[in-house]
Amino acid sequence: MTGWQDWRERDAAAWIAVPTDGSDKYSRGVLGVVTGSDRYPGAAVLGVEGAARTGVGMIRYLGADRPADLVMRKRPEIVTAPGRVQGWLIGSGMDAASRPEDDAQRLRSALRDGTPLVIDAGALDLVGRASAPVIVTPHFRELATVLAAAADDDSDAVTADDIAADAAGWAARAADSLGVTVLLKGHTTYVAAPHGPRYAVTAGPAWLATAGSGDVLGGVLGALVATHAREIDEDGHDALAALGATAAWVHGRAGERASGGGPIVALDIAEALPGVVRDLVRAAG
Ligand SMILES: NC(=O)C1=CN([C@@H]2O[C@H](COP(=O)(O)OP(=O)(O)OC[C@H]3O[C@@H](n4cnc5c(N)ncnc54)[C@H](OP(=O)(O)O)[C@@H]3O)[C@@H](O)[C@H]2O)[C@@H](O)CC1
Ligand SMILES: Nc1ncnc2c1ncn2[C@@H]1O[C@H](COP(=O)(O)OP(=O)(O)O)[C@@H](O)[C@H]1O
Repeated sequence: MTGWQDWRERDAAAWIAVPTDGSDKYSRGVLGVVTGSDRYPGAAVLGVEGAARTGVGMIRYLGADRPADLVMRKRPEIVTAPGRVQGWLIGSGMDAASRPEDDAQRLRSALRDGTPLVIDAGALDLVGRASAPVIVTPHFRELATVLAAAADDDSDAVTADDIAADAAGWAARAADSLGVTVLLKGHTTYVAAPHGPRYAVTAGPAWLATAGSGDVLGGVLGALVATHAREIDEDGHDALAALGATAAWVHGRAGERASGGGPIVALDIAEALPGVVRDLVRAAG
């Protein structure tokens, strides 16, 4: 496998935004979140928790009522009033095949906002509709679905098994053909910018293969994107790829820290995030 750089602690340490004496919640960065549904309300809680524990000035949760209630019960710090944001996380815990009109409207607003987006799970069908740079976070089946939708005809279709057999290659091909940065999840997570950098991240134990783990990763990445608006503005997909690799590294290490060799649930990963970020800040200092 050539052209792939292993993403390590020192690389990740350069992509943590540390607040200064002059910071306030807005200057640190605000993340807008449209995730969760009646069917999967927990994904909204997990993504918000991942973002909050990674560090961000504020989170505006702007999804449906049921997930919003659960998000607020878990974390009263979250704001449900609309307003300006520096990045979006959309799609975790949503289902493109059964999207209520209210959700379609919420997603359209985010896509037209002009700020960078993390697009996950049930919003991946909207990948071509964004007015700002996008990073997508599919697993193998989700990437197969996205590529099938973009293919000219059925003979071009790629299956999840094809992707599993050559995850690095498909991450790179998808980034180049879709024009978005692709973070393809797995034991090794591959992050590819369109015709740009390629990073491989192997940072966490297989215990991370648990329901909701990817929803937490979406939150980690959302927080990193919202706190690096200037870098994304200047370097576009190069910055998004570095942020994606950092998110996968931080998520993997949080899984390792939470696990200690035993089983974990997704919220354990979120709860281990501040310690991982603290160690990275120390490593950078
Ligand atoms: N707490 C929450 O709110 C959580 C919410 N989540 C949210 O859920 C949404 C859907 O995401 P996903 O990745 O689970 O769905 P998807 O890509 O459609 O895959 C379905 C495929 O799996 C297969 N399959 C199913 N059961 C199987 C079995 N027992 N053994 C083997 N295979 C089995 C099934 O195969 P089939 O049964 O059809 O043969 C089909 O191919 C997404 O929005 C995500 O964010 C999750 O993050 C979890 C926590
Ligand atoms: N075998 C594994 N080893 C390490 N990490 C894994 C493994 N399998 C999955 N993961 C990680 O766990 C997360 C699973 O995400 P995802 O498939 O979206 O699950 P969910 O939809 O339940 O949240 C990803 O971050 C992925 O990289």
